[in-house]
Amino acid sequence: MGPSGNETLPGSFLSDKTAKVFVAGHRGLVGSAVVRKLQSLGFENLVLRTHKELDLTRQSGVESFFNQERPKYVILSAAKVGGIHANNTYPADFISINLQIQTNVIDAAYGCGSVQKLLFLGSSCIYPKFAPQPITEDALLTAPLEPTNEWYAVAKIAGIKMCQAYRLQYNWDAISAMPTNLYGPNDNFHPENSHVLPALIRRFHEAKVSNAKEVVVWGTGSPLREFLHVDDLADAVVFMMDKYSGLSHLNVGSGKEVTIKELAEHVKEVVGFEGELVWDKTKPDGTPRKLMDSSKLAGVGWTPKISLRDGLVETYKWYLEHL
Ligand SMILES: NC(=O)C1=CN([C@@H]2O[C@H](COP(=O)(O)OP(=O)(O)OC[C@H]3O[C@@H](n4cnc5c(N)ncnc54)[C@H](OP(=O)(O)O)[C@@H]3O)[C@@H](O)[C@H]2O)C=CC1
Ligand SMILES: C[C@H]1O[C@H](OP(=O)(O)OP(=O)(O)OC[C@H]2O[C@@H](n3cnc4c(=O)[nH]c(N)nc43)[C@H](O)[C@@H]2O)[C@@H](O)[C@@H](O)C1=O
Repeated sequence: MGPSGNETLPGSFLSDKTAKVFVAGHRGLVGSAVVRKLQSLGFENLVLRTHKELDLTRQSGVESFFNQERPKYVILSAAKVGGIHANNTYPADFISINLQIQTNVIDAAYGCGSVQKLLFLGSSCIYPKFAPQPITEDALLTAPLEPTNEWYAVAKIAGIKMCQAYRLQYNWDAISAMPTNLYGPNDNFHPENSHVLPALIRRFHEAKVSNAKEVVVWGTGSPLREFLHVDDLADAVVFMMDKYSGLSHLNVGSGKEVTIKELAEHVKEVVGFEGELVWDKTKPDGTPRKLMDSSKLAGVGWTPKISLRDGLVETYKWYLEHL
């Protein structure tokens, strides 16, 4: 079967280490982990551009870049990303910037004629707010989305559909990975706009240093989240580039979930803060639960390795070294 089929292919990416690979968004959480992984495997021809060097929302610049560089592989990890507050506060940015980046990159990558395979990164927020758990890939577009991130989710769903459409119409090998909530080195530690795990590392650390008596955590603490270390995700991305070539997007999760209260207790302990937690219930909880079923990817042969405990310890260490 060719690229329009729903099947796996024998590896070819991993035996093509001199090929040109464009990692879009290489300074972000995911992009930097993918670059580390590729470099550790001996890939020697990575094409990288900062946001300043190449604004991916500008169509003509993106087309010129692809026509000039002519990469063979593309990993699309550039996006407008943020936590629940950022998603809820800047809906226009989240839908517009993401639609522009992914449309420009996918279209120019196909159009330049050199790209053999592209991987698009979506997110578990594409699924309905009350999807049956654990969430399988076919839950997509079966019910309404979570309102705090529906604008971002709609853009990500369009990205999945665009990869599928190019596969169906042009027989072009575009695949999509849907990671769960990620964390690790090079995360965004902004006090309001980041995701919960880096936000709490920073807040507990600052509270410890200032001898504060309490730390405020958002919401009720009851939502469940599944966390995956970004190095595991980078491993899955490379695995999919090598082994997966199907129409369906694939979930990438750890299979383990914790409540936000449990997460806050873990972070508190790892950081060494000894005060109290205070819950700000005026802040949204978001989706009550979003545990993904990643058995499709497991069936192709990939499993995660890093526990939340080890990942938290390592990420706090990284934070201290890069304050
Ligand atoms: N973080 C998470 O928990 C999860 C992330 N994902 C997905 O993984 C992907 C990467 O996310 P993550 O690494 O966390 O995000 P980051 O914000 O850490 O990194 C995004 C990268 O994209 C770049 N970028 C943004 N806008 C533009 C632009 N207009 N032109 C060029 N570059 C741009 C950023 O550069 P600059 O900073 O200079 O703007 C940055 O390097 C996204 O598709 C996201 O949806 C999926 C699930 C969970
Ligand atoms: C990856 C995913 O990330 C986003 O969805 P989310 O999972 O809801 O992301 P979050 O990490 O911001 O919050 C998780 C939970 O944690 C609680 N929470 C407590 N205290 C803080 C806190 O201090 N900061 C944040 N951000 N959340 C906090 C918060 O109230 C919520 O209940 C999407 O918008 C979208 O971007 C997406 O795809």
